[in-house]
Amino acid sequence: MTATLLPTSDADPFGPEVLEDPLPFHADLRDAGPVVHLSRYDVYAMGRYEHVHAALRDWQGFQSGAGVGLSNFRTEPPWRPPSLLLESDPPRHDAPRRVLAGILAPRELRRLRERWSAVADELVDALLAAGDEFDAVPKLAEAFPLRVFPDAVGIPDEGRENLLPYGDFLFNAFGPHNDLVAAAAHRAPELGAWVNAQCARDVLAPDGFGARIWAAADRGEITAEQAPLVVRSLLSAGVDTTVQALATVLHAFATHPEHWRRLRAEPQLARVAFDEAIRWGSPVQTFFRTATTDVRVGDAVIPDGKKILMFLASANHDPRRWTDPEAFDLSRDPSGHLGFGFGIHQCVGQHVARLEAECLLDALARRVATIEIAGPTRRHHNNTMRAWGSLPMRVG
Ligand code: HEM
Ligand SMILES: O=C(O)c1ccc(-n2ccnc2)cc1
Repeated sequence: MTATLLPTSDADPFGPEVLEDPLPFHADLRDAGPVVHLSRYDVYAMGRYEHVHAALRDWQGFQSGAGVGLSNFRTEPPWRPPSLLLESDPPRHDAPRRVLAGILAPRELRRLRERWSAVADELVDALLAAGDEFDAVPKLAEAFPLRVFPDAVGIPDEGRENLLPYGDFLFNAFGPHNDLVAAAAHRAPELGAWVNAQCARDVLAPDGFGARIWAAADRGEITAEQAPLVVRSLLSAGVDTTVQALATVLHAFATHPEHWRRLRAEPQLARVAFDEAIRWGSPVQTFFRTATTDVRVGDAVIPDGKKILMFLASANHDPRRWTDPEAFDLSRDPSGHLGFGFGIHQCVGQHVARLEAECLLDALARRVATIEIAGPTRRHHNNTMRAWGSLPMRVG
């Protein structure tokens, strides 16, 4: 069998053209083969559902412990102590994961539903009282998570405005050191110091997620040294992701009026609509892995130590897996989408995200008959997130 040359591309998936509209690049990537060598960064890209899914499953062959960004922790010091969940392999990954999965389990979140629903109602009432046109990014997608999540973690009020810039920097830092990273690098030390300070036991409210992480340390499920890092994971992961997921689902409904009408008639559709929006928009677009041996994919071989760039968003639009993938379709069954990852690192916060989405969509659907885009929308570029900067919206 002749060894087929690995397809190669000098495209820049972190450049402004692809960040503005990644879909053409994703289509070219899927068409080129199971794996494409991106010469600009010397990494191996996967865009098809079958291979991204297989790589996410195979945590031994495709490790997270050398970092899930472009930087390879085997050769470069990480900019902050690695995450005990996202940037760890078993066995180090296991106990922190078990602890956080327990604290963020659906049954544990039930106690928050009533409060989060009341906050969503209050937020939407106040917004509609001010008029029927607004920018949904600051007024809904950002405002709601910032109203409910920091309180749920139990951090003090002071400095919460640091959460979004910290998350934006963090998600940019998974990519190359391009202009997006350079523009915010000067703030990283102060943002990192503030986030770390919120993880200390004595600043956390007694009944929040943070205190429950420290209680797990008291029970010996994790060590006292690990506890602050697990709290840091919540503060790193818990805001920007849901902000952009909510913006994505609001944009989906504002551009599909027939689906908004259907949601109002069948409110229980909010849950599946959120997952379909995550598949359709994939707010978290990519993550890296590192090959732990010479690993074979299709008839290509990825050399040990090389970085693999998994395009979750491309896999979520792969016509080999999805019918009419570019359609936002409430009748589709979106289960199996890779927008929350898959396997041992699959998003442990997905139930938090779903509860936020249900509360906000429910509050809005009960009050407005129509939502539509009321002006030019603007993307916010980030190396990892597909984000909205502005969504002018009119409700009726
Ligand atoms: C809709 C919003 C969200 C999306 C699209 C999302 C997406 C993802 C993805 C794709 C992964 C897999 C990473 C990998 O395989 O390397 C992941 C992991 C993770 N997510 Fe999320 N996430 C969201 C919200 C959240 C929230 C709200 C939290 C915390 C409350 C959170 C906490 C985590 C953590 C801690 C991990 C690492 C899990 C592990 O490594 O075991 N995420 N998320
Ligand atoms: O442990 C951390 O620092 C960390 C963990 C998870 C994420 N993440 C990404 C998507 N959903 C969550 C980000 C940071």
